[in-house]
This record gives sequence, structure tokens and C-alpha cells, in this order.
Amino acid sequence: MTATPPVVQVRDLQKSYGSVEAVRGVSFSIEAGETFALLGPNGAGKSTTIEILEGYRDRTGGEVRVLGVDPHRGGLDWKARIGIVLQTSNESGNATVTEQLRHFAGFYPHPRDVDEVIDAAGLREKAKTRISKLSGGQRRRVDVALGIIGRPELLFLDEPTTGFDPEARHQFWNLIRGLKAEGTTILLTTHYLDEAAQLGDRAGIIVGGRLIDIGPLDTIGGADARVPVVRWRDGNGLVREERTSRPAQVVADLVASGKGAELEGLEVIRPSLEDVYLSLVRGHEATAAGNEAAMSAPEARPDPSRLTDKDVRA
Ligand SMILES: Nc1ncnc2c1ncn2[C@@H]1O[C@H](COP(=O)(O)OP(=O)(O)OP(=O)(O)O)[C@@H](O)[C@H]1O
Repeated sequence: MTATPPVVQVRDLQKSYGSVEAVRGVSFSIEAGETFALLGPNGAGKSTTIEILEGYRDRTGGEVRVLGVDPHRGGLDWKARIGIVLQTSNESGNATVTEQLRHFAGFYPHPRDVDEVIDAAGLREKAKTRISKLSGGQRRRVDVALGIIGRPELLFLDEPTTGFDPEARHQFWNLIRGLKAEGTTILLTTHYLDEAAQLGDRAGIIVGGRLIDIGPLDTIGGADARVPVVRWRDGNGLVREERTSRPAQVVADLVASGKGAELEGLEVIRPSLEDVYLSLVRGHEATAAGNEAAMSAPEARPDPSRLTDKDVRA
């Protein structure tokens, strides 16, 4: 039996823009049918990574395979197998939504039905409207519709729901769940951690061009980052809390010690993906800042006049 190769393989990817090292040795892979969320603060290197995988940007170093092909050399056949929703919308023309989708459907060998895509993207009421007359959020839906019209095997979604109202975002999640059910592999970047939690199977967290954690969404940050907190108000109205891996036991003990009295403000708070992400990123940034301060402290800087042969060899 031969195992299916990963749809995306990235090894030691590097990209510099002049003196800016945007991506510094990132490695990950995405299996067929998986939704992988690439998360990280502004400027972390997500779009740069995704654009290299899409074939829009050259890399400085490392190995990349997307659907078995080096994106740098991907031809039209390869391009027809991927769908792309870029971070910024390019759609503003005079064509109507239906015309634009029909036009793009013509580029692909097995496109989806245009009306089906219009419904799935929540664009039925705007199907005959010129794209230039749409709101920002509606235009973003057109971007998503154009990204999936070619029935891609692999879909890149770079901050796809920016500007969506809450209802549109939920509608979009359903659309993506449908694509997942059909076996589409998805690479998603988003600043909405609830979106990543809803859609992702695995996530990678990138900070300063480096991947600081990767794994299934329910393991990101490690078990310790997921320990729940029991919070309540004591008899004097003071907020009390206890971090515990046995919240039911803590609640039972509290109830027993209160002789059955109602516990004011009792909550069991389980850290969300956003909580875990924030503590990871803040922890990493604090460590990086500490290292930088240590390196710039006078005692940390070697005095060149005192360097020995041993230091030079090291
Ligand atoms: N064309 C470019 N020329 C020079 N520097 C660039 C260019 N594009 C990106 N950068 C720099 O590379 C770094 C990574 O940028 P990138 O857009 O990949 O980050 P990002 O994680 O996608 O951020 P955001 O969440 O804000 O979209 C940043 O420091 C950015 O300023």
C-alpha cells in the first residue's frame, strides 16, 4: 500500500526582502483533506509563506512542493487544481457577479455550477449587480466564490472573512464545511481565532518568521495551557479562582463547604484557542525581547580585543 503524499510540503522555507528576514526556516506539511490554519500576528510571515506556495513569490531558500510540484515551476494544469482567495480583493470591474463567475468558470476543466456557487457564497440577491456596486463584504464573497469556482483540490484562504458581518461569517463557515466534506484541502490564515477553531484540523503558529508551535488544534500550546479555571465569589463578595485540571472536584468541594448555599458567580472557564494563542505569542515575544536585551547588555558583548583563539574557532 502506498501512502498518499502530503498536498503541501514545506521544508526550511526562507524568504528575505532585502535586509528583512520575513520567513526564517519554516517547515510543515498538509495532508489531503486537511484544513490547516496558519496563525500569527501582523507581519509574522503568513502571507509571504502562502504567496510562495501559490507560486506568486520566489523563495530565498528551502524546499516547497504543492500537489507534488515546485510552485515556482507550476504550469496551467497545476494552477487549475488550486483555488486562491488573496488577502486583498482584486474584483472591482463592470461585470456582474454572474458574468464574472461564468467568465472564470470557463478557465477550468471541471468548474462548479455558477448558480450553485452564487447560492453557497450568499450572493443570490446580488447575482445581477455589477461588482463595482457591491459593498466591501459583498466583494469579499465574490473573491471566495471565484476561489472555489474551479473545484480546486487545494484552496488557499488568506484572511477570507475580513469585512464579513457575523451572519455572513457563519454562512462562509458552512460553505467551507461543505468543501471539507467533499475532500478539499485548505490552507487558511485568519486573525479570527474562533474561525480557526471552527474550521481547522491543525494549526501552525508563526511569529517573527518562525514556527513556534504546530499540531492539532486541541493540543496547541500544550496541556498546561488548557487547564481550566474555577471562579466564584466568596461569602465576602471577593472574586476567587483556582486553576485546576479537576474542576468538577473543586466545584463539589466548594458546594460541600458552603453547606449547599448557592455559589455566586460560579464559572468553569476553559481557555479558548484565542487565550492559548495569546499566551503563546506573548510568551515568545517576551523571551525574544529578553534575549535581545541580554545580547545588547555591555557584559554580553565580547570585547574584540579580548577574543582568544578559542573564541574565534567557536
Ligand atoms: N513586498 C515586500 N517588500 C518588503 N518587505 C515585505 C514585503 N512584503 C512583506 N514584507 C515584510 O515581511 C514581513 C512579513 O510580512 P507578511 O505580509 O508575510 O506578514 P503577515 O503575517 O501576512 O502579516 P498580516 O497578518 O499583517 O497580513 C513583514 O515585516 C513585512 O513588512
